[in-house]
Amino acid sequence: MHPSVILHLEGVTKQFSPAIAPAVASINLSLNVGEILVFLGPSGCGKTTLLRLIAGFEQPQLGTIEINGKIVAGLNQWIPPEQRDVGMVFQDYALFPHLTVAKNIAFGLRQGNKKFETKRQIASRVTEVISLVSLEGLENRYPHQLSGGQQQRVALARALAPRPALVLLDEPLSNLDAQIRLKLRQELRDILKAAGTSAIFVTHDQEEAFAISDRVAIMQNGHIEQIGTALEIYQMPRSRFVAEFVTQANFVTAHYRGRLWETELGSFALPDLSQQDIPQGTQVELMIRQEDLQIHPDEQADVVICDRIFLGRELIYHLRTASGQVLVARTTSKMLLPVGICVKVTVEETALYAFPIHAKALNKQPLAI
Ligand SMILES: Nc1ncnc2c1ncn2[C@@H]1O[C@H](COP(=O)(O)OP(=O)(O)OP(=O)(O)O)[C@@H](O)[C@H]1O
Repeated sequence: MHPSVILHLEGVTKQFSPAIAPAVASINLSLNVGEILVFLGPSGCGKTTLLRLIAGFEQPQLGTIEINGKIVAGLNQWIPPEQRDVGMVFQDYALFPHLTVAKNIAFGLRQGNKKFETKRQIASRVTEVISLVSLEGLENRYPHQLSGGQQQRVALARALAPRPALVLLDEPLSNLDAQIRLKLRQELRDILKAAGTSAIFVTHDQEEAFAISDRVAIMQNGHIEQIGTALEIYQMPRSRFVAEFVTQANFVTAHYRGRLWETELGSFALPDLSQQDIPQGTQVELMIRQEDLQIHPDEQADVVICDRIFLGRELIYHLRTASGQVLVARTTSKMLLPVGICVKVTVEETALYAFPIHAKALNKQPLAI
């Protein structure tokens, strides 16, 4: 394992029952020191199982897990959770109700942790992490005397206190109100970065994943579909699943005729594909992001605005094409058009991605861009 790698997984597989597909299948993954990686995917894709395998709450049938240079799970090798040098933060905070904030945070430091042997060292570390998570003045409160956001910061402080090699966070913000959730996700990233901690964060919320991560692993059916920075994934989704899940993009069928791709929105040249020898009549699906669809009122056009949703800063338009397909366009709120009018829809060729139409090929690189 390279010294800059804190966690390495190779071929990690977990199957709960022979009758059902593995919850996690052949996962290969490396996490760098100080990096925040987010597991993002729909319900049931295996995010929590993968996190629990790393924590040591589940045992893989196949593969190895290495943390900080030590194999913690593998063939005939097993290190229990409490000896893995890993901190956990759960969705429901899991604080001890009968202990104060300071005692909750100090709890892990009393477990014979060799990094903090004296009472003074423990007290000083508790003060340090309380300040890191901005909970000064609340040291002597009990969990029920705190807000949800404050409780989650205590849980984070408790996980960080022993200076673990790795912190694992399982949907830590999902019990919080939308506004606190927004605020705390930024704070959480700042705190993890200030502590220099390597972390894995599980969520099914795409915006949260993007905001908090250095890299995101998009999961589906126990596999990692794509791993990369939020920008890489958004700009270059590797499969139709990633494109749909991450960008909620539109897909329009296109046929190759002459040197153009014909769609019901018009014909496009797709310069990136012009070098390839593509048979006439080839059918693909073109991905068009919601923000890349431009609309202009045009009485002659055959696309109709069938719905409009005002979101404050932006507008969402639902557009019905001549074939009956509904496309979604996102514009600034200045582009205010009434429902029921006809619009011409345009899109820059450089904003188009071509995806092969057959499911088998969907995991391949998109053909264009
Ligand atoms: N202890 C278990 N026994 C049997 N099947 C399980 C067990 N734990 C999880 N599974 C199954 O494994 C699959 C992955 O579950 P997992 O909880 O990891 O998904 P997830 O992506 O975290 O979902 P969610 O976002 O809903 O929490 C699911 O099909 C789930 O039903």
